[in-house]
Amino acid sequence: MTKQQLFEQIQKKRSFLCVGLDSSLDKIPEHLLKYENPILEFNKQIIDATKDLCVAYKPNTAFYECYGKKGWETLTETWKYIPQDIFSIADAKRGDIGNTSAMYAETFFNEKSSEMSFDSVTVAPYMGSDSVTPFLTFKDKWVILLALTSNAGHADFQLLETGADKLFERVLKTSQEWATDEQMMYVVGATRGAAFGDVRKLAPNHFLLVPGVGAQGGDLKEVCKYGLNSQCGLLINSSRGIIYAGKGKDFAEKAREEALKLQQEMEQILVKADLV
Ligand SMILES: O=C(O)c1cc(=O)[nH]c(=O)n1[C@@H]1O[C@H](COP(=O)(O)O)[C@@H](O)[C@H]1O
Repeated sequence: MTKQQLFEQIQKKRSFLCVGLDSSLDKIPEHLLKYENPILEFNKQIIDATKDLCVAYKPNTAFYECYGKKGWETLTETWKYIPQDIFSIADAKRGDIGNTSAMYAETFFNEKSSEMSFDSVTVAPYMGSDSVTPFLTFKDKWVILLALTSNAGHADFQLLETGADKLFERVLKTSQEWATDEQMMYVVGATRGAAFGDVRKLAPNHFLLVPGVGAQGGDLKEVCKYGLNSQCGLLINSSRGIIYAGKGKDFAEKAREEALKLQQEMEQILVKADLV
């Protein structure tokens, strides 16, 4: 999917919501356990209930890989179930020496070999250019590079002074030599609200994937105050806050209610910013 196509979806749906499919057997409603593949059934019902309210889905691969062969099959079938016009994110946080990254890119982007072709994959920048560039050889596919993450541990490395700037700022600057804003997005945690101004100074036109709204307590309004750009430029992710909003048979309706609340907030923000 291109940047323009993503923006068009945002305008059409009046939403920049990404629903995180961090689905695990110990958290999904009990009545689903009778299905042959309970997590797939859960994901399908969540997707059916939210697909008109969001523009992206983000399965975090850890929640699938932990179930071995069956988990990988669930990830593949979940990708197949995500409607084509919704941006799909393999949240795999990969990155390795070049030839290994090339195989990771095949895994998530080459449908012929892996039966999956996500629009994007999350990548850690720590190993540098050759660990990231193999993901950029696929047309209309995206790298979502970790910049300033939502977790407490972000301060251990990302805020270190490198001389002229902090490490996450160096990531934002240097990685722009590898790809344009048509192929690269950045992860900036919603819990880092105050830093969005600094991020936008360095990456004014990039889309930012923003996790941390909902269960981690990030503030949507604060993020949008500094994070919004002329093509919206934000994908706001909520995983647990949406998918586990209900614990019973009405879990999909409850998920929809939570997604709707966020979508309505986003609509107001888009209208106010004159983007729809
Ligand atoms: O790359 C990510 O998606 C990510 C980066 C980050 O800085 N913080 C973060 O929480 N995430 C992911 O975003 C999701 C957040 O889930 P909830 O806290 O349940 O909404 C999880 O899949 C995390 O792995």
